[in-house]
Amino acid sequence: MRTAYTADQIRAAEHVLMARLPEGSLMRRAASGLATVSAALLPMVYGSRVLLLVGSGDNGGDALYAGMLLARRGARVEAILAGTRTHEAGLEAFRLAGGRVVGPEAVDRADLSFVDLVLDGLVGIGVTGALREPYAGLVRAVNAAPVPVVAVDVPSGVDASTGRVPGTAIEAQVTVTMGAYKAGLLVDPGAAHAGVVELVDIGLGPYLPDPDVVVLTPEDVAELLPRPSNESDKYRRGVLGVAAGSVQYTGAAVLTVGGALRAGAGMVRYAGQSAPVGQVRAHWPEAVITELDRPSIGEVGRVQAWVLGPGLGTDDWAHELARSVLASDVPVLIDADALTLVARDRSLLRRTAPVLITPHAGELARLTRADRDQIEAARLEHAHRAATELGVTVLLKGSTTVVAEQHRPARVNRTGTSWLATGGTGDVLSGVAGALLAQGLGCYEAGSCGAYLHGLAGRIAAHGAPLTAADVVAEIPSAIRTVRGEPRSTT
Ligand SMILES: NC(=O)C1=CN([C@@H]2O[C@H](COP(=O)(O)OP(=O)(O)OC[C@H]3O[C@@H](n4cnc5c(N)ncnc54)[C@H](OP(=O)(O)O)[C@@H]3O)[C@@H](O)[C@H]2O)[C@@H](O)CC1
Ligand SMILES: Nc1ncnc2c1ncn2[C@@H]1O[C@H](COP(=O)(O)OP(=O)(O)O)[C@@H](O)[C@H]1O
Ligand SMILES: [K+]
Repeated sequence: MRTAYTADQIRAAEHVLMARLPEGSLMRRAASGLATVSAALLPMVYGSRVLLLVGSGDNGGDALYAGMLLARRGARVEAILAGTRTHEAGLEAFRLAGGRVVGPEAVDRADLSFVDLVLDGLVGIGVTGALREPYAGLVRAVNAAPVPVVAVDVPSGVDASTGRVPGTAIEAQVTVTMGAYKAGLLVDPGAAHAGVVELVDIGLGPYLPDPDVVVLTPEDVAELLPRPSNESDKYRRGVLGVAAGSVQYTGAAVLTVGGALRAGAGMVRYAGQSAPVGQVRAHWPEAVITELDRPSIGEVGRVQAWVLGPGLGTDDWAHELARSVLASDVPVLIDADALTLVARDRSLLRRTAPVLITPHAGELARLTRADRDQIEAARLEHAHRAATELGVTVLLKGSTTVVAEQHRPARVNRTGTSWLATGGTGDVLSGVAGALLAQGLGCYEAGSCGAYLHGLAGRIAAHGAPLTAADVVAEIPSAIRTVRGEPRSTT
C-alpha cells in the first residue's frame, strides 16, 4: 500500500526527526537523493547545464545543496534567487562548489534552450494560495520552454495536502519528494503537474501518523479480491441484484450486468421493464431476469447486494423502484439516475444497511449543492465531506477516482486512462463494484478494488486507442489476472 500525507503531518514528523539529528542532516539527505535522480536524467553530468529556481524557504535550500552536488560532478549550475531571502548555508555551499547566481532573465526562451535540466525549488510544502510574482512568471516561462523539469518535493504552485492548483504551477517530468508521498501528488489536478514521483527516504517513516491518503498496489487488490473455494456455489459466491435501464436507456442495463458477471458475481438477478429486459436477455443469457410490471423488487428473490440507477430514468416509476430497493436490508450501490432521485428526495438514504454512491463531479454537485468546478479542483475534500454529511461511502469518479469513508484514509485510484471518458464506462464500474459488494466486500473495499480493476481493464482495452464500454467489460478478467500475477492466456 502506498501511503500519503498532508503537509502538516509531514511537518510534524520532520520536527520530531530533526530534533534527534545534527542540524542540516535532513536537508543533506534530501539533496543527495535529489541530485542522484537529477543526475540520472542527464545524458552526462559533466559539462551539462542545470538551472535552479530557488525560493526563500527550505525548498530552495534543497535545490541549492543538490546544485552543489551536481556542480562538484562537473555540471555548470546556475541559480535564480527568486525569494526575498535565500537559504544562507545552502547558497554558500553552492557558491563554493562553483555554482553561479544569475538574474531572472536567464529564463528567456533563448537562454533556456541551452539548459539541460531545471530544478524547481521555488516552494514546497510551505506554499499558501496561488503562486505570487516573481515566482509565477518564472514558472510560466519554464513551462513554455522545451526543457525537462525536476520538481523539488512538490511542483511549485501545487497544494501538497489537497492537490489543488489555485494559480500557475510547474509542470514537472519528475517530482523528487522527500520522506513520504504528499497527498496532493497523487490526486488531480496536482498529480498531473507532478509527472513521475520519486520518493527519497530521509528516515521519516517511524515518525509518520496514519496516512491521509492510500493508493492500493496490485498485491493489495489481489489479496482483497474474493476467490471461489472448493465449497463455493453460485449462491455462496454472492448474488447481485441490478435495477437499471429503462425504455430510453437499455444499454446501461446491459453494461452494468456485464460488468457484474465479469467481476465474479455468482449470479446476477436483473429486474427491469420489458425493453431493457429484452436487451439484457439477448446479451447475457447468464442473467436471471425478472420483468417488472410494477416498481417493486418484491418478486425478485434473495440477493446479497444491489446496484441501483444506471439508465433508470428519474420518473415516478424509477422513484418507486429506488424506494423499494433501498428498503431492502442489503448493501446498495447508488449510481447515475438514482443519484438524481436521491438528490431530490434525501429520505431515500434513510436506511441502516451500507450505501456506496458512485457520482462523477456533476452528480456530486447536484447531491451536495456544491459547484462542479470546485469539486474537481478539490476532490479529496469534497469526497470526504459528502461521505461525512450523507453517512455513506463515496466513490468520486474522474481522472483520479477517490473513495472516501468517514474516519478512513481516502483511497485514490490512478489505474485508469482518459480513454475511459466515453459513454457507458461508469455503468460498467457500477456492475464491477456491485459484484464485489455481493461477494462480501465492504463498500470501501468494493469501491476501491472496483475502481482499480475497472481502470486497469480500461487501460488494457484502450492500448493507446479509443475503447467502448463493452470493451472494458471484456477486459475485466484480464485485469483480474494481471493483479493476481497470472498470465493472461490461462484461466
Ligand atoms: N524541514 C526539514 O527538515 C526539511 C524540509 N525539506 C524541504 O523544505 C520544504 C519546506 O520548506 P519551508 O517550510 O521553508 O517552506 P517552502 O515550501 O520552502 O516555502 C515557504 C516560503 O515560500 C513563500 N511562499 C509561500 N507561499 C507562496 C506563494 N503563494 N507565492 C510565492 N511565495 C510563497 C514564503 O516566503 P516569503 O514570501 O515569505 O518570502 C514562504 O516562507 C519542503 O517542501 C522540502 O523541500 C526537506 O529538505 C526535508 C527536510
Ligand atoms: N480523464 C479520465 N481519466 C481516467 N478515467 C476517467 C477519465 N474520465 C472519466 N474517467 C472514468 O470513466 C468513467 C466514466 O463514468 P461516468 O462519468 O459515469 O460515465 P457514464 O455515465 O457515461 O457511464 C469513470 O469510471 C471515470 O472515473
Ligand atoms: K518545488
